[in-house]
Amino acid sequence: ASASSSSSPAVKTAEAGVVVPATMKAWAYDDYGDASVLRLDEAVAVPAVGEDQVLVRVAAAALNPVDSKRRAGKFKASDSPLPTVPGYDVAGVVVKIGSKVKSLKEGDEVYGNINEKALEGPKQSGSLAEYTAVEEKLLALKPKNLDFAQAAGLPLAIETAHEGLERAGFSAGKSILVLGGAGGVGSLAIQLAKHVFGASKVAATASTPKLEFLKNLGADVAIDYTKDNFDEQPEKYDVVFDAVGQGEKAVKVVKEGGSVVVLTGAVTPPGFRFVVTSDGSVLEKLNPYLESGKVKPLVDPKGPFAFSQVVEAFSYLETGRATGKVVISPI
Ligand SMILES: NC(=O)C1=CN([C@@H]2O[C@H](COP(=O)(O)OP(=O)(O)OC[C@H]3O[C@@H](n4cnc5c(N)ncnc54)[C@H](OP(=O)(O)O)[C@@H]3O)[C@@H](O)[C@H]2O)C=CC1
Ligand SMILES: CC[C@H]1OC(C)=C(O)C1=O
Repeated sequence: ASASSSSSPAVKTAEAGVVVPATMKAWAYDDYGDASVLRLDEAVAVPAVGEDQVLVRVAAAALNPVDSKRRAGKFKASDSPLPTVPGYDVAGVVVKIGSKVKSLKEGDEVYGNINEKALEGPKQSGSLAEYTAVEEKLLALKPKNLDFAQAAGLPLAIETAHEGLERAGFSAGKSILVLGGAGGVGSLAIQLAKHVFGASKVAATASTPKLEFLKNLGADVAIDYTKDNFDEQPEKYDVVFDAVGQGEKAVKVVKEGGSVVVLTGAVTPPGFRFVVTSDGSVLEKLNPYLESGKVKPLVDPKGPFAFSQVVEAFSYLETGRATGKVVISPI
């Protein structure tokens, strides 16, 4: 994808590189609420670039449940001011760099999760826009074998999967049960556990139509939660990774001394919950697995959704049935 599109007035001039416009197209909301509060604004101010930030011409963005929860006002106490341009995940091209940027340069193709702490002051101007400003440390160079849509679907979900496995002390030879294996985070947790951390056994839950999908990701056992209750089976696991909100049941199937990592919902000891931290160095560490194809991005086949279809894309994500990631591309 080029650094500019027909909709973007950014133009390349010989002496000045890419000329960045003062305003851009972006999705925004002025009040908290459901997807109906979203509006496509034709003239939002292009965000200023801090000294440690780069300006990215957005080629693709991905949706996360945290976008919906934030828009519903669940985190308003620690949110940035309204109006909000939502979006955490971005893939695109660097068009401007701050004075203290060390390694990125204009023209670099990058991807990342633009909010270092997902719930603490997420950026007012997010990635569902033609441009977004991001700290260099939150970005990595996009794997060359992935297109922008595939790359945009990775950052927050793969950083969550990786951080959850690390915090759970997961390591080679251990067994894991992933609750919610077909979702954005779960589908990457299965792959990282199996192909990066060296799991001895990966089990995962999903509904009937998605069991083969789990196996193709690397799951040794696919549990159909519409027919079997994972917490009524004798098997115990070193780690249970809950991406559904079943922490109270999860603790029933963890081995003595094992870990239960919970992404959402109530936490029952020994379970623990964390909130993902964005970190470009994690993406850089995982890039070789993405470039080799050992770990694959999963874009929900209902997408990618056009930039004009963001409301429809959120409505689909909010059904709780997405397989892999809901991606918006091109932007
Ligand atoms: N704490 C943190 O830092 C983070 C928390 N989260 C939270 O984790 C949760 C998952 O996020 P994400 O993966 O992006 O969500 P998704 O919207 O991608 O999850 C959708 C998937 O969930 C599966 N699913 C729904 N219900 C069940 C169930 N009862 N058992 C098994 N699978 C089920 C669906 O499969 P099927 O159609 O087969 O039911 C579907 O494929 C969300 O609540 C999110 O807010 C996410 C990232 C970071
Ligand atoms: C309380 C966890 C919260 O943080 C993120 C990023 C989500 O998706 C959540 O539900």
